Amino acid sequence: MTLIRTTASGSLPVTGAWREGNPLGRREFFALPGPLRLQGGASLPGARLAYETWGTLAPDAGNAVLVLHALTGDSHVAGAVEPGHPTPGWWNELIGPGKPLDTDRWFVVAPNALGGCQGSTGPSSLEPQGKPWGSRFPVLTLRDLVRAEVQLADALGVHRWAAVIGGSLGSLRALEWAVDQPDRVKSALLLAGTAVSSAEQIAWCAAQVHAITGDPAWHGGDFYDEPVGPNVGLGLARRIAHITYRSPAELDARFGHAHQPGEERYAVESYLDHQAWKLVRRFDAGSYVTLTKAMAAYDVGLDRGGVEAALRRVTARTVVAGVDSDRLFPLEQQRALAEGIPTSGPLRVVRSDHGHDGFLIETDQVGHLLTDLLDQV
Ligand SMILES: CC(=O)SCCNC(=O)CCNC(=O)[C@H](O)C(C)(C)COP(=O)(O)OP(=O)(O)OC[C@H]1O[C@@H](n2cnc3c(N)ncnc32)[C@H](O)[C@@H]1OP(=O)(O)O
Ligand SMILES: N[C@@H](CCO)C(=O)O
Repeated sequence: MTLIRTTASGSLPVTGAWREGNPLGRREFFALPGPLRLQGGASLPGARLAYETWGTLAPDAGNAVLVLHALTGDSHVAGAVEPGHPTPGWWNELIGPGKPLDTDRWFVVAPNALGGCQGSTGPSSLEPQGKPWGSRFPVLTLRDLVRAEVQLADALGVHRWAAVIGGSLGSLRALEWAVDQPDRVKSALLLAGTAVSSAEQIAWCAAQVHAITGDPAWHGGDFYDEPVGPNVGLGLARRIAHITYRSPAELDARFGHAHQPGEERYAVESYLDHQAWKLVRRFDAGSYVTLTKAMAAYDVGLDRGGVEAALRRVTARTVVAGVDSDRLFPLEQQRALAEGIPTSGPLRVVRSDHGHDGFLIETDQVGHLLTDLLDQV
């Protein structure tokens, strides 16, 4: 892929070109048996999902747990950085033998979202004629992502998940599972999510999408055969997003008004540059746009008689939780979920200074939520 190394003086193109979803690493692939009919009316042929599993599926398939990642996450919930996996497991502390999601007991499945770039079919993938999908990749909704995961569950022999668990975008997908497939979800953990994207969330998403599509290197989405991809735009999108992932108080406490030592940049600016550079190295701009638009468009009540009616369809025992300093997915959104889902307990609150990313960072507290959920399954 083409890399951008961000420095005090600007952005320097490095080498290479983004290529189809990574085939390496500890992951397996499920090829959908036929074209996926999409909510928008189009269909997606030749799609596949990359996924990872931990533990052993019980003979009655009753111990299967589905874990769903956030916007730029992937199937690598647990494990080290290794060839094919550019980031360590994003819930390393939570999944494994003796951990809250104990893989001696549970069979854990984590798919890379359809539309993503870590093994599942997305805009950077090759379409049946062998060219990158690029601008021809269809619009996806979160319902489409879940319908692909339903086919994966069928292929794995999992009729009913003991639990479906997700944070952020993963929470929206978990909710979609619980509403769309109520008979197939016994319990659910909805962490730092919402039933419907707010105007502000749509606005954040729109700004990020414009940052990418406004980059001249975007080429209308057909940049995969170009020497340089829209990395400046993707980096800008990540900077915007990352501000929303952390709390103002945390940023102030960590960086204040200080400059990065020896540089003209502010320390917080340097931090954002670093986060941008890290994402640009490992993520496809086309997937970022596809998944960000799907998140912005999310409304669980669409075609279901509204949000209240949709939430009433949930039969899974549900734990809804949020992070108290989250300004991107504020607690009011999770409170509305907890109040609207008939089988939910009261809202659980994760205490954190870190904002939205608290769902990734506060693993002790999230571990308690998982234990509470799974102890009663
Ligand atoms: C579900 C998923 O999304 S999984 C995908 C994995 N998640 C992500 O990649 C999301 C992006 N990353 C993050 O949001 C965060 O890094 C988390 C949530 C994973 C971890 O949060 P924290 O441990 O609090 O890390 P933090 O946000 O402080 O970032 C630390 C990095 O910033 C760097 N940094 C800190 N201050 C500065 C500074 N002034 N200038 C430049 N870099 C800085 C650190 O060196 C460190 O770099 P490294 O990650 O390359 O080692
Ligand atoms: N840090 C998370 C936040 C979005 O929920 C991500 O990049 O996916």
